[in-house]
Amino acid sequence: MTQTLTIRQPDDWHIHLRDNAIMQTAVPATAAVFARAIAMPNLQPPVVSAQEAISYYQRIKSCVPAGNSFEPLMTLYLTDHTTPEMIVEAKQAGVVKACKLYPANATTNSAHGVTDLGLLKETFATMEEQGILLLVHGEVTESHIDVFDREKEFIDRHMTKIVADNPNLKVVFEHITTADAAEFVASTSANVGATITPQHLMYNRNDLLVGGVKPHNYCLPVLKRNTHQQALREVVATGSDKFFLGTDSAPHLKHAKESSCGCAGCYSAPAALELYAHIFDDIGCLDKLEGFASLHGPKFYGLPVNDKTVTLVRDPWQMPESVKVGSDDMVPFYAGQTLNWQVQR
Ligand SMILES: NC(=O)N[C@@H](CC(=O)O)C(=O)O
Ligand SMILES: [Zn+2]
Ligand SMILES: [Zn+2]
Repeated sequence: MTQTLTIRQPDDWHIHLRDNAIMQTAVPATAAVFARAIAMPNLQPPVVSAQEAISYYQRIKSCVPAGNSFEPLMTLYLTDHTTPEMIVEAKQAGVVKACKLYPANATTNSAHGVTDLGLLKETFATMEEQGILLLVHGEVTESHIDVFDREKEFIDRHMTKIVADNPNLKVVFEHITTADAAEFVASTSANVGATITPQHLMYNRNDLLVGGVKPHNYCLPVLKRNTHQQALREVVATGSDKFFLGTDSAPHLKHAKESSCGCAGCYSAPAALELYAHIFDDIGCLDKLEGFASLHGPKFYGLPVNDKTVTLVRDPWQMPESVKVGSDDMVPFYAGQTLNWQVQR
């Protein structure tokens, strides 16, 4: 049995670092292990311009512990009003790597999201020219579409068209949850990749709904049936470089999760790499962890891989039940449960 595993330092290609008090907790948690992270723009109000992205970049940087060289990679939140000029400005800002497409009202803080993809034709063309990636929350939002079918429906109705209409645009299908999405990405051009979260590899909808509702396993896109979970586990085990690490760590205060209308999002940052190591070990593909966590993402984004390494040790430990945020608490993903791997710190 492997006892230690040294890999190149990983990056997190999809994370919510939030703002204010939560940011002060979330940024050090990620910076402790990851070199870079794609910071999602769904603040209130969202990060829609280069200027706002630069300002958010500086707020994140101010939370990075001294001596740590963690770099947030910034994203703009696409709205119906994102113009080609705004994309050029974002490129010139230097810190912006991608734009995030939230279909209006698909998820947390997405009320300003895009209502009609046709409005963004020129904007996508400019992103393609400027080498700004398109990151997609791929779910339709129509109320008559079943929540478990929203990702597949998005592929059929929108993703296929986005990819066909913009063949040179790099597109990341974020936090994929279905066999359909895994197949779509695997069988589409090299310009289409995907991130996969720990929760969608580890769990299926039984872990959300059987034996009482588990609010801390509730995220969007919602956990699917076990055949979909299995398909995601199989796709990471292939070692395909189209799939890479994106935790979608999405912190919410405990009272907002444990509520009659609980927020979507799993706060996995306190043990993100350990969670993936635990899962890859369970699947029997620890040899594929470095590619997934540290190599495929930089390759897809056209960025260098990190110079440093991190070492994981097989040494079981228990995830704390809660994390303090000022006078509030957050419940981390996998709270109170045992993880088999630890990062040597
Ligand atoms: N994944 C989630 O369940 N929540 C995310 C939003 C998102 O990534 O869709 C959040 O910002 O809370
Ligand atoms: Zn999302
Ligand atoms: Zn997210």
